[in-house]
Amino acid sequence: MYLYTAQEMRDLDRYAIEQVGIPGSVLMENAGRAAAEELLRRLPGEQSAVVVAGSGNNGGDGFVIARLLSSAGWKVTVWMAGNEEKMSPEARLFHRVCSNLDLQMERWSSGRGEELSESLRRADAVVDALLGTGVKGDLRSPYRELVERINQEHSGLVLAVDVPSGVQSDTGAISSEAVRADVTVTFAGPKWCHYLRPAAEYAGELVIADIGIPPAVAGRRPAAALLNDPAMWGKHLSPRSKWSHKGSYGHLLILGGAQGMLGAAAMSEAAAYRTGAGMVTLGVPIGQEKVMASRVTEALVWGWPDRGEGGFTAEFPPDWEQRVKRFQAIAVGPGLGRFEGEREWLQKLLKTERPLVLDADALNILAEDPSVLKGRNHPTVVTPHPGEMARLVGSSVKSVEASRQRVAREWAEAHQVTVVLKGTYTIIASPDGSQRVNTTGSPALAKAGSGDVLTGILGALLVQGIPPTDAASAAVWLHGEAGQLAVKASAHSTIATDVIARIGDAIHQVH
Ligand SMILES: NC(=O)C1=CN([C@@H]2O[C@H](COP(=O)(O)OP(=O)(O)OC[C@H]3O[C@@H](n4cnc5c(N)ncnc54)[C@H](O)[C@@H]3O)[C@@H](O)[C@H]2O)[C@H](O)CC1
Ligand SMILES: [K+]
Repeated sequence: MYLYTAQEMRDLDRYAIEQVGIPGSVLMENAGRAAAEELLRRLPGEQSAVVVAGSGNNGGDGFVIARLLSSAGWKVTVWMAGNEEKMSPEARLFHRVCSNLDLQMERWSSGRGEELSESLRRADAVVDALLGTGVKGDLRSPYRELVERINQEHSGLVLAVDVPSGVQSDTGAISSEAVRADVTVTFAGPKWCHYLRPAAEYAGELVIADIGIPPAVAGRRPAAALLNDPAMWGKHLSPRSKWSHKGSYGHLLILGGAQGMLGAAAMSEAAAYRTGAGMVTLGVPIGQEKVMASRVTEALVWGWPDRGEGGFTAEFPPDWEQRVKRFQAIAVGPGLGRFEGEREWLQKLLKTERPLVLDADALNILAEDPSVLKGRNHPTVVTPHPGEMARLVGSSVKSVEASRQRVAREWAEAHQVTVVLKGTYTIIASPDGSQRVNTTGSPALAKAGSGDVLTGILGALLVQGIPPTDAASAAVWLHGEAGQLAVKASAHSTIATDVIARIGDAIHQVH
């Protein structure tokens, strides 16, 4: 399913109306009906609602909702704001219908604050149809006051039409105030703000409603971003062939597991095997070799030059050039640590003609000089959390989080890598500028070891020959799904090894 910017949605809307010939009023009727049905489902029986409608098409949807709720026996009051003169023909049409049906229509003016508040306090539900994707800039008067009154005075159910009024559709930013909704019904496809903070926290539960734009029509005006879905990459995870052997599923090299961080590499290794890698070799500083070998069961352990305290050095093993050919991908970072000569070390690694996953300290090393990626012409996937992303772009976590979508896309394009920007709703950005947003996951994953598990899953998918964007999308989805499945009584107690144990069940959901 596409994930839209406001402009992409407008383009599709216009295309559906002007080129395909679906009347705009039909789309508006369908949108309003979907939202009204959601309310009727949630609040059975005869209820009361206040519909706060702006003068754009979001308000037009509000008029449809008002009419349908009234037909269902609800007591409905519409409060209108904005410039009526500017209404689109569709919004005007449904406004007229409401007037003709003698619905209670009130026009907002600054002296009527107490009346509106009273109305909001009495209603069982409020429909926020003030502003949708057409919002531009800070909330202007009187919308700000209306939004504040909805938030302060109403204690029942708040349904936002398309987006909570006051949020910026493309960035998820809120400049002054936004409606705090319990449920948001969005039309034709989700918008970026539904997955970006702070807006996503204001939207409540998200319902995506079909408003009658056929999928084939949507496909002719595709958005640049998609919601991550197994339908895109599930084909790569088909059941294993009866005639296969371990060599059929690739050999992953994981570099990490330095002193004090052995567990990180071991978890990546376990996750990689659980995701179907044929073989995994752990490359660890030689001082760690014995203890690692006694800890893991299925993996091969390869001792790397050690500075004497279980840490990597700038050197590579003497047989590196021959041995590297055996691996189909390399994951670098889980428990890697920092060390002298690390930049040259990473630079040499980037020369290998194998797909690479860079995580954790590999990203911190890369952040010193991301230009070392120049000239690399094999797939590279970086998996930063917001802190690592901030170091990569040389800014703060706050500014990364305020523009996750743009930061991930620009960095992926500029450095020709796949960026997996982690977080609730991880973003997968490809070198070609396209993006996918993941919706599986659980707060259980907010714990040490989660990133190592993701790296192992991703490495395993790459060694099985899955192209980088699909591998990253599948890895993030499986990781989130396994995280959800791993929660037993409480997400508090779920640990990374529990997540590893559920990777198989997550894969099973895809088959
Ligand atoms: N997706 C679809 O195909 C359909 C969507 N529908 C609904 O239409 C809105 C978008 O409608 P649009 O008329 O473009 O914009 P809005 O109603 O969101 O707002 C325009 C309105 O608001 C004023 N305004 C803009 N910015 C501000 C501000 N910062 N402060 C105050 N006022 C502002 C502006 O002057 C205009 O008057 C979409 O969200 C859906 O709900 C269709 O109904 C069905 C098809
Ligand atoms: K709205």
